[in-house]
Amino acid sequence: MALMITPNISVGTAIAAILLTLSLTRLFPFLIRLKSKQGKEKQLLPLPPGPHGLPILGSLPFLKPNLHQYFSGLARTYGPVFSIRLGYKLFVVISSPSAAREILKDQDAAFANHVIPAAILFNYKGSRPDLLWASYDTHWRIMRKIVAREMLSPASLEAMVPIRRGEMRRTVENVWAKAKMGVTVHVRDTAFLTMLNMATSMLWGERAAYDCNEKELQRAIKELIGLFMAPNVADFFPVLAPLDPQGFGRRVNKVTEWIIKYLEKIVEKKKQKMAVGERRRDVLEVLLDLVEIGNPQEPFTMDDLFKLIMNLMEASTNTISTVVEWSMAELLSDPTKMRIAQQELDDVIGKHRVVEESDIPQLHYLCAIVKEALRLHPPSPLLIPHSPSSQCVVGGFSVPAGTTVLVNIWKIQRDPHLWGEDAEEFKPERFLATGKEMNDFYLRGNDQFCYFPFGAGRRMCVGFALGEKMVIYMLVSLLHSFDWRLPENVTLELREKFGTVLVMAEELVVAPAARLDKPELYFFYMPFEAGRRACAGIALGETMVIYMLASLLHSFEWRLPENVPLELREKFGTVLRKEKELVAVPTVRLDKLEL
Ligand code: HEM
Repeated sequence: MALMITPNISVGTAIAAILLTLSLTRLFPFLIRLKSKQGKEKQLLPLPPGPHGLPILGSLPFLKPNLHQYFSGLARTYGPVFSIRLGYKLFVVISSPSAAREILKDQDAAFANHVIPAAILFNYKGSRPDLLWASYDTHWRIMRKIVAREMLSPASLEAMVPIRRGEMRRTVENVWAKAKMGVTVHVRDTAFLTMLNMATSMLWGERAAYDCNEKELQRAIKELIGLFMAPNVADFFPVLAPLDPQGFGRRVNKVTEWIIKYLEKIVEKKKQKMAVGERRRDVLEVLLDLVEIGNPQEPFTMDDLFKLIMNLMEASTNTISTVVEWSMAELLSDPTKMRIAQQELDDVIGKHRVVEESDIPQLHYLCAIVKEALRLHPPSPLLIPHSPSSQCVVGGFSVPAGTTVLVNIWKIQRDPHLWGEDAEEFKPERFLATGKEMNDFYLRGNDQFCYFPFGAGRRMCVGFALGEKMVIYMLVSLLHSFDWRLPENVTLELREKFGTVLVMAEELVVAPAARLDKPELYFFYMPFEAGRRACAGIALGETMVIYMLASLLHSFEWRLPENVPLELREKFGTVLRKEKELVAVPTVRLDKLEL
């Protein structure tokens, strides 16, 4: 998740839109009134230092595309708490652990509001914001509690292991098919679709692919998230927001409508099943029950339900896929680290079985790789923008109510004073150095505010346990099952591109080669397949197998012929058979001959 300022803003477009709209509005008197109000607040304590910028536009024309790096440069000039005016909005950027602690721990409640992008705000029109953008209030608490309890509690996550396993095995199988055909794999996209299908399966028990073209849903989610970040003049001149001068609000509306239509079909199907008593206690059922109950203390409507589901799909897919991609890219750039990682997999798991989530605690080096990727390439380098609900003091400076506060974790997590001279290097070993349980370092780092890729405090990522686990699970599954190399004549570039999440500027495309001994390790347990293309004869097939087996076991005792050892070896083919046909000797076991 990230910020909705405009890194790629075209200055010409911005200025043209601003001037055009300025002439249409009564902006100037408003600016003057606001300025004198903020002037009074400033008298108490100085604002943090920062660049002066131009009248009206502030520093907007000077922004650089990689905003996190640009702000890191400004922090070197103006210090770890600096202010910058972008259009008519005041931003304060935090770049030190002590200032981050003031915001996310000491004054956590005051800073617990997120700033809603204008394109999202445009669509609320009286409805309540979703979990991601809600102010720190009762509604936010209710939504967060529902998610934490129904989907992300340790018990729920444990119960959904088979769902995630099935999805991961399906991805491995798809990659295997590509390996056999010599086709390359887009790592970010592959991880995105895996997570999307995991999310929908956890939410309502079905893969996204069964109810629509999963790629269409992926496109819609990506577009929606991209619009949070689009260079929207209305974010810097809030007075323009109701006009939606660049149409971003209307585009958000269109994509949201498309996703809600898709979700409505899912809900309809689910309601029909629930009506005939077919229940599986998945998240959607629980949410529908909450809507039905209509608890006045904890109101939860269909609108809240759709927004919550969208939040969870948006928040999980983009972040996780990005970290999987960065981790893989860092390993490809250093063959020694790749060898150590795969050796750990062979030592802990071997090549005779597949990786399970339960193996993760034994995979110390691989966990360290993911933690290091999250340190160097946090998906939300500036967190989601926070905003104080009242005038606050940070680092001895005044931060007026309503200021947009960005915490530059990208800079903090690369600070040589905290991480040593090699802070810019990808060195997973630093997360093993403590010699304690691997999670200790994370917790310590979080407490000292030198490492917090999931944020901290009340608005800390609600899905961090699932997020971290899924990145590791996807990475280890891909590294255990395949060797990876770059396609011929492709050089690896580790350049970053700031956006809704911090992605690789060049998408990572790699060629896989199977590395496990047995082909059957590339299939997953779903003997009849699921969804629309499921075997049409599931019921008959299963019943006949049971009927035949039961009849044979009921009527006869069975033994192997003399001197014939039993061998359970498999033979791969159109059907996975026993390599040697089973030949057994029956003995009658029923009393009456006529039976
Ligand atoms: C590697 C994976 C992930 C990373 C790095 C990550 C990071 C973050 C960050 C930095 C924030 C904002 C914190 C702040 O405002 O200070 C956040 C918020 C959030 N994340 Fe995650 N996230 C990840 C995965 C997930 C997953 C898997 C889910 C859900 C299934 C999720 C759901 C959310 C939600 C709902 C919020 C908003 C919480 C609120 O405002 O109260 N995230 N995440």
